[in-house]
Amino acid sequence: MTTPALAIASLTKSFDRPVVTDLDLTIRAGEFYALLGPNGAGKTTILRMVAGLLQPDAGSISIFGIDARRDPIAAKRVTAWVSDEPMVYDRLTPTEYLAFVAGLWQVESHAAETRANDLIDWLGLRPHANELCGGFSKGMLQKVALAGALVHDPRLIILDEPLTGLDAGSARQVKDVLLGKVRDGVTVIMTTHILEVAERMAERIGVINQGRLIAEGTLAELRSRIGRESSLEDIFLDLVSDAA
Ligand SMILES: Nc1ncnc2c1ncn2[C@@H]1O[C@H](COP(=O)(O)OP(=O)(O)OP(=O)(O)O)[C@@H](O)[C@H]1O
Repeated sequence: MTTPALAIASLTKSFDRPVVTDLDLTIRAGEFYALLGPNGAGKTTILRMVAGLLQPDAGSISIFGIDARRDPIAAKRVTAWVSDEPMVYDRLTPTEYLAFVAGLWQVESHAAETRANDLIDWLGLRPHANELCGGFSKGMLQKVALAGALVHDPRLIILDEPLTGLDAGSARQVKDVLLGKVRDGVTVIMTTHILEVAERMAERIGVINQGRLIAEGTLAELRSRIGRESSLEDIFLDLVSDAA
């Protein structure tokens, strides 16, 4: 069996109460995986632990076979993390920001420039490529942050609600970039509350409720679990209410 892109085992995290409980989750290399769940289910907490931003209480996280808790830098080198709160420097233009981030990752300058130019074009940022990010709307900042996360050519892209607040055109650009990456063999895992996005884009869907994985599979597999022809919305509400 090929090494999975992400293998989580017995992952556990509490704040003032348990938030992630004994979670096992495996994402295959090259897969597009959507993580769904009600507000407060623990999705962001899971992804922040995978991205190395939050220390788990227990459990293991392996990214392409790299133990992310033991060797976080090696894990981060192959991973992109795109938060739902984009952080981009106001006083840089997208071109400067991408060159800066590529420099942090020590990407060779010619490759960095080519990738930055591609991302700027794919995400429709060309007309603003040399304007200061400080004047950008939240949606534009989200796209710059996404470009920044992809400039080191990661093999695993982790996104928290990447489409929230984007207009239809920008959402299409982001979706096209992600689908293009998956076609190139990159693995994508993202949370979303837009069930139609999960339905259309994801190969497999995982449903988290109260810090546990309560269901997982292709849309057809999830449908067969509730035994009737249903939309993902029906399935989701059914699963979450069953588990409540
Ligand atoms: N740093 C923190 N300190 C204390 N509690 C936290 C912290 N981060 C998250 N939580 C709590 O953990 C729970 C899960 O939060 P999380 O953000 O992971 O959920 P989510 O599934 O991403 O929700 P949403 O869909 O609303 O974004 C919530 O009750 C939240 O208040």
